[in-house]
Amino acid sequence: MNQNELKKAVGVKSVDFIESNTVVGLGTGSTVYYMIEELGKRYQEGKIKNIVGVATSSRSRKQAEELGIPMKDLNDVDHIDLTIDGADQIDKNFQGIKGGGAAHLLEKMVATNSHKNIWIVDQSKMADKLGSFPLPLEVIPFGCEKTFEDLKAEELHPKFRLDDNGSRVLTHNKNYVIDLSIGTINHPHLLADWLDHQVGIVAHGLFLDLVNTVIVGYDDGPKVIKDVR
Ligand SMILES: O=C[C@H](O)[C@H](O)[C@H](O)COP(=O)(O)O
Repeated sequence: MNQNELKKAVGVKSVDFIESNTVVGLGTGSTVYYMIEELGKRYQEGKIKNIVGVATSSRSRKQAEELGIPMKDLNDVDHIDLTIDGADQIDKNFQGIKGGGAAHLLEKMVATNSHKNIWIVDQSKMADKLGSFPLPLEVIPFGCEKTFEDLKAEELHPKFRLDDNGSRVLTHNKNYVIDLSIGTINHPHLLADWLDHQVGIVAHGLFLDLVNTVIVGYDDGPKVIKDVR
């Protein structure tokens, strides 16, 4: 199977975990695309009824709305039952890096407001330790050069993320993305704690102690790793 087929297989499989009469967080990315597509199909067929979606990006919201899935903002729901999202890297303790698509701030807000979180990934995302995937940050433009210099001084190898035209990528909230090429992250909690305390950084892509179930796409089919926490 090629990578897209693996992504599709886990996306479709994950919809088995969505029950009728629930509020569902919809992640962002090329793997989640297949999940939303399948959810829309089952919703239209009446196999899953009475759900409300909460999106983590305008892309996911648009896709879900086009499929007729009722959507609400995070502010307008009192809880989220389950969020299904992709990830950029997952280590052996089921800690993750997210934000390859610059959606990590909204994704983290939706994930932390969810009773349960499922991540769907193809096999290439699984690693012993985090870090070979650069760690995304969302930084506010005000004073961002100072933030950048601070990160450089800490030897975190920051780089502003640029689009195809060479302009700085803007997030949903019109902030910049800085990617850190740190190499192996031996102490993700210590790093997350330090990043959480830097004033100009709105969010980082370390998603620690958040996921409950991981679905990994292998050539012989999706493997569900349940209740990891
Ligand atoms: O900002 C984007 C998100 O964190 C995505 O969930 C992550 O990048 C995985 O995306 P994909 O499934 O496209 O690899």
